[in-house]
Amino acid sequence: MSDQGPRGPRRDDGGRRDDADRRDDGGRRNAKGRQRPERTHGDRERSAQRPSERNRSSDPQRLAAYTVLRAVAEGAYANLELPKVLRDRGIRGRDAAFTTELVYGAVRMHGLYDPIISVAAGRPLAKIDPNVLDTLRLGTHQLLGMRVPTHAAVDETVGLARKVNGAGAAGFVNAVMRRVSERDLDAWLTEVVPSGELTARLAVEQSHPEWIVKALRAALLGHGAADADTADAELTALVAADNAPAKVSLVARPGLSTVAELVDAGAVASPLSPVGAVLDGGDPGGIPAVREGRAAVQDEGSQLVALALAAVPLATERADGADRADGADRAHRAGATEQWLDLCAGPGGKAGLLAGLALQAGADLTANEVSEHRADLVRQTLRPAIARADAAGRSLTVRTGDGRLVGEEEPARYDRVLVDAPCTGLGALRRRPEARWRRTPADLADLGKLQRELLAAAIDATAVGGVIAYATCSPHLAETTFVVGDVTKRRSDVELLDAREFVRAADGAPVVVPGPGPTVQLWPHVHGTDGMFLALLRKR
Ligand SMILES: C[S@@+](CC[C@H](N)C(=O)[O-])C[C@H]1O[C@@H](n2cnc3c(N)ncnc32)[C@H](O)[C@@H]1O
Repeated sequence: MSDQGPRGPRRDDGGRRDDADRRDDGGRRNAKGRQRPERTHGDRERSAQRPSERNRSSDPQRLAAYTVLRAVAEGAYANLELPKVLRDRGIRGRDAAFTTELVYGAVRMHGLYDPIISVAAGRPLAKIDPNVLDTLRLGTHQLLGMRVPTHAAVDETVGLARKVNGAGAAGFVNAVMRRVSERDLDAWLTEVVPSGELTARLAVEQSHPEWIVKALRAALLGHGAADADTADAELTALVAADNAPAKVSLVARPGLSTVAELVDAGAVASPLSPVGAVLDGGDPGGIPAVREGRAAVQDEGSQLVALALAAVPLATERADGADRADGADRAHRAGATEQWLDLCAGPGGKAGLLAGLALQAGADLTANEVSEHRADLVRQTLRPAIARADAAGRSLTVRTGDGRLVGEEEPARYDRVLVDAPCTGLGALRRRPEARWRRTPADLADLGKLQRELLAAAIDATAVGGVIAYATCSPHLAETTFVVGDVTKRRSDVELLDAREFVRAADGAPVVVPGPGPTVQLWPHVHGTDGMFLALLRKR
């Protein structure tokens, strides 16, 4: 079951429902004026009842989806709330996939569905009760974004409204759903998408706040992934990719699992990451290595970031002033165990991979996280690796602390430092359906200050010859190149490395990244990964 939005890649039926799906229109003509087919016996039986009486109950999946939508409206995260509700109500398998599609589609696409609902209701959105609006969003997604037959979408939505919004609201929902069902998606797009600037059009058609569409356009240009001629096409593809479901990528944590084990369990080896595999459907929790924490669900872009940090040779300044980068001979701490630091580790995805890589390299890893709760999640993630490190006499520690203090408290202590900075997450919108509606441009100012402080502290905590990786799951220029540029221009003890050299695919070849470097920006529409940014810096 797909949870992609209406303008994602076409479905096998060309994204349109067939006439059989439209048979409950009372014999009226459709939006294009064509006569609808004969009604069936079942349709006539339904028509004998008053619409709001037809379905008094609601199926568990739609009710669960509505419950999650209301929780999201109260501030919950869909990706955390949905699994809880599914588990509590025993919804599994195809039913769980259907519920997921309902929730993700309705949350993600309401920037398009709301204007449609408003036209169909003949009133401004502000005049529709938010609870009823959520019911209508679910129904509209079934009509315009899924292949749910029209009569089922309408009847079940009315049934849901009767149960959760009351009998009066059910009549209103019935009327609005019928109006929505009178046109197909293309006709509705013609009605509600404004003419004019592409960014304004995409904002409605692809359901993004316009400031985000504009920021993504600037990011494509700023990272060299588009020029004036290609920007429109790249931007259109990028925002469409935000509405497509992310595939389930797995990581085989080094020393604990292997890609071969994941392939044996039904996944396909990732062409992009040497420790990655991709699951085509199914529940990753059913794979023993995942259940046991030896493997995990992790975007391949995140894997590439951790792998790149581990791959850079450390450098030794020679007496003649020239750098030597062979990784084997570090005069500043000859013979000492390499010290690695994950400065912002919660909930532990990259730390899980770094821990395996550190063990392989004979290094110690410290995972730092400011939030106590998230530090606990890191501990859970690292449990199998900690047992392995103990057995190998290596140190693998998780601690709670403000990363901004690490430069003062532990100057020049570490050889490799990851700053996976808190960010807007604009590169991972496909995974967090509500994120686009919660973020505001004001977040950038607060995050920008924190990002600069964390990067500066990381540089201070790094030994000469050591490496710092600065990463975000956002391509926004204010969180990526501007941060790195601002911090590096103020100091002479750090230089930018060409990160493209160290971002290598499963076959060992550099991943093709659009743009001139030296930083790397991955893109959902180009690489199929989250929009991860990576800068690698060397301490001098
Ligand atoms: C992008 S997330 C890190 C994701 C993580 N590396 C992973 O792969 O699972 C950023 C993290 O930074 C943490 N954070 C925020 N401010 C911090 C600070 N001052 N010091 C350390 N961590 C901080 C957040 O709590 C959050 O867990």
